[in-house]
Amino acid sequence: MNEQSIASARASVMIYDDGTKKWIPSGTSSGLSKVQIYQHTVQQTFRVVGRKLQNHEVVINCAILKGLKYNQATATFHQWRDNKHVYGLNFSSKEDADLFAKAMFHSLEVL
Ligand SMILES: CC(=O)N[C@@H](Cc1ccccc1Cl)C(=O)N1CCC[C@]12C=C[C@@H]1CC[C@@H](C(=O)N3CC[C@@H]4C=C[C@H]5[C@H](C)C[C@@H](C(=O)O)N5C(=O)[C@H]43)N1C2=O
Repeated sequence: MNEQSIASARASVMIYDDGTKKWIPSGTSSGLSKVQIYQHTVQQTFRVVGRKLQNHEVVINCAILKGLKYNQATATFHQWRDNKHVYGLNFSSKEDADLFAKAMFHSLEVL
């Protein structure tokens, strides 16, 4: 396993629906997920992986690409875009949000 987790936080993973202009839960139901940032030790790449606490469904698996703009919209709601989606993480606590953001900004520094 050449990927190591550099952050783990509790958040509900949301996707923005451009059509309805609403945030909808990613995956088959709403609820908290364990959201981790994995660092690939050899390739020096990073990705966000989130699994539902309840059934381990993978609800996010997206690369952190150089230049990603990570927006801390509120103390517990952070968001970013890729060419397909807008992702939102609704953290269960400010501590989780801060921990995750710290690791995200670290990843963006080393990329
Ligand atoms: C240039 C650009 O892309 N800019 C993006 C943001 C961005 C900036 C820089 C880099 C990347 C990105 Cl991604 C943007 O502005 N985007 C991305 C799509 C949507 C949005 C556009 C308009 C609305 C207006 C309001 C706000 C919104 O959505 N907010 C505010 C906080 C608030 C917190 C929680 C969630 C809650 C889970 C449910 C719901 C609730 O509170 O009911 N809700 C919200 O309402 C949440 N918007 C956005 O974020």
